Amino acid sequence: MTETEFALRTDGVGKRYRKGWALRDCTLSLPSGGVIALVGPNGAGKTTLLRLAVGLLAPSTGTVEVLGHDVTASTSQTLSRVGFLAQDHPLYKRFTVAEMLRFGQACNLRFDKGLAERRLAKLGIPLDSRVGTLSGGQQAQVALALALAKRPDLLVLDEPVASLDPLARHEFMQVLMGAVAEGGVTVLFSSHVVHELERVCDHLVVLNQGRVTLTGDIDTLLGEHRLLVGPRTATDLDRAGTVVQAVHSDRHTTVLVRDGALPAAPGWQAQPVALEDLVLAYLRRPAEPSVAVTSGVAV
Ligand SMILES: Nc1ncnc2c1ncn2[C@@H]1O[C@H](COP(=O)(O)OP(=O)(O)OP(=O)(O)O)[C@@H](O)[C@H]1O
Repeated sequence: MTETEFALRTDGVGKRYRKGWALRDCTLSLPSGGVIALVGPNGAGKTTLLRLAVGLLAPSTGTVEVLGHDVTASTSQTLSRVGFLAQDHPLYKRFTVAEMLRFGQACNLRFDKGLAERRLAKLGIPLDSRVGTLSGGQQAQVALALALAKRPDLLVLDEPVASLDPLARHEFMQVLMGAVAEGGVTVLFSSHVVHELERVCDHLVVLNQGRVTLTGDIDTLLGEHRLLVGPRTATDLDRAGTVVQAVHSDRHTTVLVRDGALPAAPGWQAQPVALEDLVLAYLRRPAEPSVAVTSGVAV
């Protein structure tokens, strides 16, 4: 891949606030042209990473490249190609939707007001409504229409659906995926919601306690990981590759492995792993690098 085929690259990135490190040793290469999910629990460092990606924060260590350019040295021209939707969709509540669109147009060189108007008309959101009188789901849609009207090459969204009910969440993701399908925009979004990721994402980053514990193309990651199920007493897991997680019941052991072959002992079966289970297994692991990767049998 050439430089510009990566929407975002980070190399050894760390961010230290006064209280301590929010992000440590973060090295990522995220490809252009798809949907990337950034997943992690509260306080994992997701917002910090996204704010570094859009140039709102400077790294304490390492480098951040967005659309092939070092973000700390980026010109307004590069940053105008990046859209950012912060948590809670900040909008001026007293403005009408039309006024919000005029404001967006005044602030952005490449703003396509007609595109935003068409999107909102499709969703039945009146332009003369005051933003504060709209439902949470409608406000999220207005914020998304504004962000998309900027016609960004990279759109970064910080937990865009966290405050929405399941229906509004579904509608929001549908509009977002529609925009991706129309082409040209790479989407990077953070989320706590893991069960819908497989349907909407191409690439995954799992962040835990400020460290990247898993990253890659989702189909590749699912192909590399397997669940091995066998008798509880078995100890012969030498061929099992990297053990991500082992769960024991009275009679059985279930082991999630990466790049592992079936143990030679009788009674073992391999099963595919669902994306949600894969993510949860990585979130349950300690994030310290010294214990993050264990080869052989986990106890
Ligand atoms: N401006 C700040 N000043 C000091 N500490 C901060 C600041 N912003 C974040 N932190 C700390 O950095 C760590 C990571 O926070 P961050 O908001 O990036 O995590 P997050 O994964 O987005 O969390 P959440 O899901 O709760 O939004 C937390 O311990 C947080 O308290």
